[in-house]
Amino acid sequence: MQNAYEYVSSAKLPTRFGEFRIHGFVEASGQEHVALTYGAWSEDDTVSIRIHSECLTGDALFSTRCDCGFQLERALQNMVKQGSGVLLYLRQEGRGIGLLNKIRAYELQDAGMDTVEANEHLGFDADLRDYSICKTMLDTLNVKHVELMTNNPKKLKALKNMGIDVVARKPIDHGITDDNIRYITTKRDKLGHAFDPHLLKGD
Ligand SMILES: Nc1nc2c(ncn2[C@@H]2O[C@H](COP(=O)(O)OP(=O)(O)OP(=O)(O)O)[C@@H](O)[C@H]2O)c(=O)[nH]1
Ligand SMILES: [Zn+2]
Repeated sequence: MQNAYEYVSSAKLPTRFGEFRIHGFVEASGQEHVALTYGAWSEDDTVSIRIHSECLTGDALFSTRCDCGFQLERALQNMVKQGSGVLLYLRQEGRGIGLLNKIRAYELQDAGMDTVEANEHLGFDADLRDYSICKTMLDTLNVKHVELMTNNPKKLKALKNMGIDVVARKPIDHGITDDNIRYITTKRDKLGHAFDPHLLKGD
């Protein structure tokens, strides 16, 4: 059977933080994803990784409604500081509902709903993401053992279920602001995310 996900090509990617490499992958559906790598490792090493879902508003447009942009920046900085690491950048905007539905959800949040209620009001589950492409990406990049930068228990579970050895979780609590404190506490209370309680002072 043909693999549903394929590696396409790699190139240098100099950034504000250091020189990474970018690797392109495509799903049978045509959906494109990228991985960024920094440094080198062998199959037995534990590699520090971040699985990051696309957030155009936070990652590219400087939004402080969520913590995405802050986390993305911190993850890349951590990799450079540690000398190696992998970012899997997955094109599943808005936890899988897409950009324009996320904006619809934001409008409902402006009227008082929380992030989960807004998704459900639009007829979506709170989180529609699928992490199965991560296996192809990590196999291609020769990564078998990982330390995962996340607060999201679903990502840890998904990696373990696909046979990746998750050696540790590294919390990524960067970017909590007055603009996103409600979003963060909803992630903790309704989606089970782990946050260091002393960081949630606005609670
Ligand atoms: N539907 C919806 N999606 C949102 C909202 N705010 C942010 N997002 C999306 O949530 C996703 C956040 O993904 P990640 O950065 O991978 O992080 P996470 O699942 O919060 O978990 P961490 O690994 O702990 O950061 C992105 O796809 C954002 O576009 C919102 O209010 N509604
Ligand atoms: Zn975001």
